[in-house]
Amino acid sequence: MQTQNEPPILRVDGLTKRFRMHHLESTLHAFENISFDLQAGEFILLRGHNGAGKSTLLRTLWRSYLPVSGRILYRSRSGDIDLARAADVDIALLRRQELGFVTQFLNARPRVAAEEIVAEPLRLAGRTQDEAIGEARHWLAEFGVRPELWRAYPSTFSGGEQQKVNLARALVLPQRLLLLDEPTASLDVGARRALVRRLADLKTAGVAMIGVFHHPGDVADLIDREIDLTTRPVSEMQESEREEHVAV
Ligand SMILES: Nc1ncnc2c1ncn2[C@@H]1O[C@H](COP(=O)(O)OP(=O)(O)OP(=O)(O)O)[C@@H](O)[C@H]1O
Repeated sequence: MQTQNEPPILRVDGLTKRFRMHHLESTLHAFENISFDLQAGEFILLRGHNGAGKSTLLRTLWRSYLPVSGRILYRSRSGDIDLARAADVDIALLRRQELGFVTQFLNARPRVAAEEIVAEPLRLAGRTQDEAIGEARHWLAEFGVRPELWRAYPSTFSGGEQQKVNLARALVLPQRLLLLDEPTASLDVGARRALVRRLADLKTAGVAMIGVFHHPGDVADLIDREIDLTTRPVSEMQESEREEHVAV
């Protein structure tokens, strides 16, 4: 991890997200007034009960959602940018070159082979087709995708196999900031270990990470800090909710 004297790669300041439920004429508070810094090479674990706003926070940082208020100052290679207000074209460029979002859901184009899906970011980064396919196969093997599947279309893959292709694509290049939304959900033990090894290497290389984990124990050695999005005091929760909160 780099020294705390360096400016953070991400500064979240007073971030608030609410959803307007038009059909109910009501507003749902996802999270209120969140502030934190994230340094290069730092790993933050997000915690909180179901519905606390963990996925919504990650999607807001990724700019799938716009916040009601607050700033998301990201220190990009070409200068500071507020991800909450940046133009869509700048967000698209950052997503290609600096930001990564890892989920359990595959977001692949139909009729594109698994190895092509993983090779694409490498080609965009300047590798030749042969180099990109070679590296893509290496990562597919690392995450446990069988060679028979490398040239097949992932739309017919099992849920876990699709997720492995997703992980390989998302982690094939060291982005500067990784958002991780339950990346281990539905992975077998071997793939979970491969993922943790890759995250450890990326962290050593200075990649900043923030995420939610189904099994936080998997990444216990990587965690620098935890942020708990639970807004209500535990004493106000129902008994079942309280147990779940404590167990998360
Ligand atoms: N697009 C949306 N429209 C309306 N409400 C939403 C939307 N997305 C999320 N919410 C609501 O925001 C709240 C936070 O949801 P979120 O998925 O961020 O929780 P979470 O902490 O990730 O929960 P879990 O641990 O169950 O995955 C929930 O009450 C959810 O119903």
